[in-house]
Amino acid sequence: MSFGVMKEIKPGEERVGLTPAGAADLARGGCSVLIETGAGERAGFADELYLAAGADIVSREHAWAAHTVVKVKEPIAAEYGYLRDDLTLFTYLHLAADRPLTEALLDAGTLGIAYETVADATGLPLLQPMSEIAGRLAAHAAATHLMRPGGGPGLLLGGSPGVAPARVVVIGGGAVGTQAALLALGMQAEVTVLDMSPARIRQLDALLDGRARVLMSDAATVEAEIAHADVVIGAVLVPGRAAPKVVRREQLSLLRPGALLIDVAIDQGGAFETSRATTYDEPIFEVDGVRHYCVANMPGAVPQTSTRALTNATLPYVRRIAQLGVEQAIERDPALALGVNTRAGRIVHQGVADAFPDLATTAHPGAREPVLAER
Ligand SMILES: NC(=O)C1=CN([C@@H]2O[C@H](COP(=O)(O)OP(=O)(O)OC[C@H]3O[C@@H](n4cnc5c(N)ncnc54)[C@H](O)[C@@H]3O)[C@@H](O)[C@H]2O)C=CC1
Ligand SMILES: CC(=O)C(=O)O
Ligand SMILES: [Mg+2]
Repeated sequence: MSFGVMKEIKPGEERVGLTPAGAADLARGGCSVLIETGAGERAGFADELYLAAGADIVSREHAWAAHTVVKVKEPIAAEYGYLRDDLTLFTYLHLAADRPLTEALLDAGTLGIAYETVADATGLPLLQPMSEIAGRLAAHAAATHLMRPGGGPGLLLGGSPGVAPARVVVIGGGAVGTQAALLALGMQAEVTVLDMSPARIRQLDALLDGRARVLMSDAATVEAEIAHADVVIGAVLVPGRAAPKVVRREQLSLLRPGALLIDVAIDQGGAFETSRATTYDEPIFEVDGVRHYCVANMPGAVPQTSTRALTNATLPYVRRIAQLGVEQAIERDPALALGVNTRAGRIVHQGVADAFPDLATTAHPGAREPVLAER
């Protein structure tokens, strides 16, 4: 079986889908590992390291021709032409927020397995490591963009002795929200975390141990909290689905002058009504005078850290695909099965089907299996 890994071409994306250690693991198992020239360079992995691991260094086309492609980011439009019906694509997909990609995968008949919907008893094992990193980066972004050189009002996140710190409100206290809160607290900000899961509220309350306010999220509480915030971090998730909107456009007028919205949940469409995805090239835009930071691939900025964390999480699944073949791997592993979003021209994830009901019930060229609605 062959595995292809290409250089990521999404702006600001410097991670790579597999470390040399991961490549060595697959090569030892008898797989052919096809790495595009220079794919890992920006993550600190030169081609020589992959060669020493037993991989081949190949052209982009050759890497995409593998049985299974192991990527980081969802294919962007320039990559849609590589999709085909005998390809297994294992990567972040975020389809509920990406109709063009959903259509491209359906039209090509590609088996699309999304990292972010792989789910086991512990949660979302392939989303969690990048969420942890994005959460920490959200605190960095808050600190940077509250400063004048970062376009902010000129606040130091942690204040100073005798001067109040900035107020950070985190909506959604999962992997992203927890790490954002912990790092903001580490920088001595005043932090409030909101979540709507009673169980999660109790865990956060115990973890944060009085250092942050932990509140049940409802529309009135969100409105009251954002009115006093210098930074609002959107970190909600309902797995596989379009993100719930927790701040509406008319509420922007409640915010303090200079307040910053950081929408980490933008990859699922965003937690704020006014969000749209940005990249590191131009991370911030304004709506009604309020700055929005909406980088959809935040961990791409720290590729040395995040590539290792990603392969640590994905390798057991990639190895299983290598050992069993993708069909058997999906059949035997319910966690991996939950990652399957598109297959043979059909949507097979309910969250994506609900986002695009017309696509979920329409026959596509590569279709060979019953649609969800027929099951
Ligand atoms: N922009 C980027 O670079 C990155 C974005 N993400 C995204 O960040 C988002 C959050 O991911 P995780 O923290 O891993 O998810 P998670 O599942 O660990 O946490 C989400 C939390 O949101 C809560 N929640 C759901 N609906 C809510 C609502 N209406 N109000 C308040 N709380 C609500 C849940 O109870 C849960 O505790 C996802 O969309 C994920 O894809 C993750 C990594 C990188
Ligand atoms: C989770 C995700 O989309 C990312 O790490 O870029
Ligand atoms: Mg996308």
